[in-house]
Amino acid sequence: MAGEQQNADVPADARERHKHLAEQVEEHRFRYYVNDQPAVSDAEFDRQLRALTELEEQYPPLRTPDSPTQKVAGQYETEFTSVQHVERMLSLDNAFDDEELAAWAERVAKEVGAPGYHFLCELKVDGLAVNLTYEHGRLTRAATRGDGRVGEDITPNVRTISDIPERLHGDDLPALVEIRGEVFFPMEEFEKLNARLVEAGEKPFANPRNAAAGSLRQKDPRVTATRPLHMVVHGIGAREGFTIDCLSHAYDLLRSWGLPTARHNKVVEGLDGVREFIRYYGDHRHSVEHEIDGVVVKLDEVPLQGRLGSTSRAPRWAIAWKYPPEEVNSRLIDIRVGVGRTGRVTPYAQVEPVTVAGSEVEFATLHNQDVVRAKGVLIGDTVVLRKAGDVIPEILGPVADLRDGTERPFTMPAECPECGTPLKPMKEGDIDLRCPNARSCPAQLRERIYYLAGRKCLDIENFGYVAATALTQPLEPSEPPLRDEGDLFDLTVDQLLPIRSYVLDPDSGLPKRDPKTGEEKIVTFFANKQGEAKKNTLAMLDHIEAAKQRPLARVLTGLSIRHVGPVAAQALAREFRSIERIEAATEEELAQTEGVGPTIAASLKNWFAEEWHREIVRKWREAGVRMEEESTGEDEGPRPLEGLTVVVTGTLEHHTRDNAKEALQNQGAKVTGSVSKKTSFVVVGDNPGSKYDKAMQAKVPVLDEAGFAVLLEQGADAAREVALPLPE
Ligand SMILES: NC(=O)c1ccc[n+]([C@@H]2O[C@H](COP(=O)([O-])OP(=O)(O)OC[C@H]3O[C@@H](n4cnc5c(N)ncnc54)[C@H](O)[C@@H]3O)[C@@H](O)[C@H]2O)c1
Ligand SMILES: [Zn+2]
Repeated sequence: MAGEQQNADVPADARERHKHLAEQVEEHRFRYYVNDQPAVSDAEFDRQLRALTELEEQYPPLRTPDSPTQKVAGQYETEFTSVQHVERMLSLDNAFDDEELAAWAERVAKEVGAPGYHFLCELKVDGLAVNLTYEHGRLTRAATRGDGRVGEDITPNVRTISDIPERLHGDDLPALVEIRGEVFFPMEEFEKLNARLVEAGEKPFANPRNAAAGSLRQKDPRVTATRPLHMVVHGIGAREGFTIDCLSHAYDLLRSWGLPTARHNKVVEGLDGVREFIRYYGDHRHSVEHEIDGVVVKLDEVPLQGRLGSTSRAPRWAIAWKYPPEEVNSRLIDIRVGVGRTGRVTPYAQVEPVTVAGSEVEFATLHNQDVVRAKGVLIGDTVVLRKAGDVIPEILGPVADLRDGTERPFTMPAECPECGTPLKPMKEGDIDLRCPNARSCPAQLRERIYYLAGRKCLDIENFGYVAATALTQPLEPSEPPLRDEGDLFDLTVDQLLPIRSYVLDPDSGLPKRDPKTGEEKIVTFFANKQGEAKKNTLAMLDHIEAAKQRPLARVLTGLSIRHVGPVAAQALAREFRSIERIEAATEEELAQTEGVGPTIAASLKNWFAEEWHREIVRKWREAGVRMEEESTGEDEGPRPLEGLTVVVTGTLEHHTRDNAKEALQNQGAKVTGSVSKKTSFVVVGDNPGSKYDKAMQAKVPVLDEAGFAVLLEQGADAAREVALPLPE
């Protein structure tokens, strides 16, 4: 009766909403855990679950034991045999902001009562939870989490994962131990898997997590064996025959048995240490070998964990801090092709605009027609879109289960979308197609001019994408002021004033529209309403004038010669000291230059063979553009790193690889790609890879980023002092 009484207090529309949300959440879970094909992103799922929780907070009678908020995932009928875990496998409560984290820490402090406890910070691995049962050191069973009590028996599949030992090594192995961890699928292998699946006419996976789950939950373990699955251990369940004081110590023990424990865990004393860990991995999220979606903070002392206990779905002694999601689902409206600076024609995806990682995304790169095919996406698909950090958004894969038959494959056009010239590969066997109309394809010219004015080249202020568009393909006048880059330095105010042009979106090359009227925006970019030059226009002309004095390497980079980026241009400028001498050099001479090589040498020769290219150089020279490196060999200033050979590897925080190289070369150091006995220093960033190990073997001094700064500022002797210690 009491229940009915309470139920009556819940308004009908809240009950209705609760029912609807609960059904949705259950359906999403089914798709996620059973089909490995979630229909919505994790962020959207979490939002629905949270809405449900909030509704239940408002109307507690709705929080019945069978509500999705009270359960771990769910138990479903599947093709696998059910197995019971000895100790329950729980989920985790989440903290989405600092307030929630602090509230959790406060509860812990209150329950524990005394100081002297520690927080164990771990990365939250984005994969699939598994439970491994070892009896007397032998793997006897492996299971999925299921509803936390009963999971699916996937023993034969798990036996195919090479990270997971069949037998533990060591003396004193316990009679029984349940090892909990996450199986994951490496991001860099993901594209290859989908390509293989598409090739075989099978459904591709939407993202690496689904690929991990789908690969592990195969009826035929031989299929699982072909998938590059890995595991990270992050917990212990039931155990017999040994006790543990701290979870962090237990991990050391598990590692000594041969289990793949995490490499990034850290024990800290207070909440500030936790915050630091969260901040650090927020910035270095992609330098870890697996995807992470957050940080798990645990009370390290096991007896104290017991004192805090668990709810029906999660331990009270742990909390998951979630990073902002990097994946969202959207609809792939179309696949278009864009034409780049060098004529390369690349397909890109147009999706329904969505917000991800803090910005609105409407376009994602697809590289080339083979990538489109390999990803297995069809126009009209619901797709998983990923935007990681500053990286260009990309499509991971389709949610193939949501197809209704109206989707259609992409075909690469045969002609340039901007000038109609038939596309062709640059050379036999190339995958990338190009528009061969380099000189007058409006798209190529626009992109080249934009690049030329940009940061890497002449760095001309007040000269952005709109200016590049207006100067190369105006609506009026019919003759554009720039037919190629040759006339850039001869532009006059009078030429600019009458120009009317579209405002193109740099990502897509499509005209931007007025949000109110929906019409394509047309601007007189250079003139004000009175038809006089805007202040910015005059400033732009001044900056163009000033740009004539840019160093040779920048001028050279701005010519958009294939393969001649800022680094090659530096090397060429240093070696030849003038455009004239570069043009006059033989292919062999060019190829012998440090940092140039045969590909670049051939490309330079091809470039100078074009009459209209030489014409650009001639016009620029006439306009007074600096075409020589002013200093000569004698007085080029100090080259304090002369004679050193340096290798740069891994990701540096404050330098791109290119500008680290440039900084070293400017001081006379030689920068090479591989470590040998002759290497003077190896500079390592995050994720250095094998070069780091090689450096250690060859006993070459290794510098971290701080050491690198010392090398640049104080020279080799000071840098040797701060090199990282070598192993004995
Ligand atoms: N997109 C969908 O339709 C859909 C449906 C269901 C669930 N999901 C997503 O799946 C997740 C499911 O939630 P959940 O209940 O598994 O909770 P959860 O993923 O938020 O947290 C619990 C899990 O985290 C894992 N984990 C990873 N690293 C860990 C570590 N270092 N220590 C301890 N545990 C670690 C464990 O497997 C544990 O079971 C959520 O991210 C949710 O968004 C998505
Ligand atoms: Zn073209």
